[in-house]
Amino acid sequence: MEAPNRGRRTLRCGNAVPPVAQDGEPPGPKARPADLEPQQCRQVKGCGWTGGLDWPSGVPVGWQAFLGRQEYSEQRLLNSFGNVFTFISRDGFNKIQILVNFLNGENGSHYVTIQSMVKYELDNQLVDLDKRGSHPESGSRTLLHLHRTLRWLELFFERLRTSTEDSKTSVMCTDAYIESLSQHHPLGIQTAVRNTFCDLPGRPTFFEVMNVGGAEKVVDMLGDAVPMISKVYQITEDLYAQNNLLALP
Ligand SMILES: CCCCCCCC/C=C\CCCCCCCC(=O)N[C@@H](COP(=O)(O)O)[C@H](O)/C=C/CCCCCCCCCCCCC
Repeated sequence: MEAPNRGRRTLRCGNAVPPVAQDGEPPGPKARPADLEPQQCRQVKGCGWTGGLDWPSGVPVGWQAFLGRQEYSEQRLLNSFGNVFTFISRDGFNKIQILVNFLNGENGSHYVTIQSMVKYELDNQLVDLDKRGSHPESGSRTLLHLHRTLRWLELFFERLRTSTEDSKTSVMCTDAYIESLSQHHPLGIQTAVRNTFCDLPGRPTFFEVMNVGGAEKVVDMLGDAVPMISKVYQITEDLYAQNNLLALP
């Protein structure tokens, strides 16, 4: 279960970055198209997010589709929105890398599914449950952060799917953030993240960067993706709730 919504507010871009212009296009560098290849879109749609939770071959691939592979930094979708997104994508990379390292490590067989990972780490006291201690980067804790981000993504995509031409991506993104992930972030991070969202391009450019096709195709793609994201989110949420892992430090 998510924490109760604390102070849902309308977007106020901070002073640190210029405000989004009237037409929805922020000042500064334009996003480049074609950062999310059709193949990657298929991965996002079908990246194992079907309930099987074979996450090493699914979830990290899905996240990589958004983030681009680390070695090709110029291809990162987020970076196409400007360098200010680097601090967000870096954290995403680091967390995916932690999971991939577990999978490739000597105990990798325990990390093949989310369920087996949670069981293995709990059975072997490999998770810091109450306060940060000797396992600050357990698989369970790392995945929890990506899981919370998935909720943001679900909310953002649903807003994007039902948006109109004059909707602002920065507002949709921020509202989704306030409703989900922000509740787990300290104030300093919240401010930085919200300021960063002000740099997002307007809806037309954003759709172009997604490289799915016209607006209708984007809406179709999102219509397929959102239920899959919801399903994976719910399965993970239930597993973590059953094991009292939703508030890991
Ligand atoms: C085609 C559609 C475009 C949308 C694609 C968006 C894909 C988003 C992909 C990756 C996001 C990066 C994942 C970030 C994970 C954040 C986990 C987290 O909460 N980490 C915090 C705790 O870390 P520890 O240090 O304690 O281990 C950390 O403090 C937070 C850092 C800042 C992260 C802010 C996350 C904001 C999430 C939304 C990113 C979306 C970017 C907007 C693009 C439209």
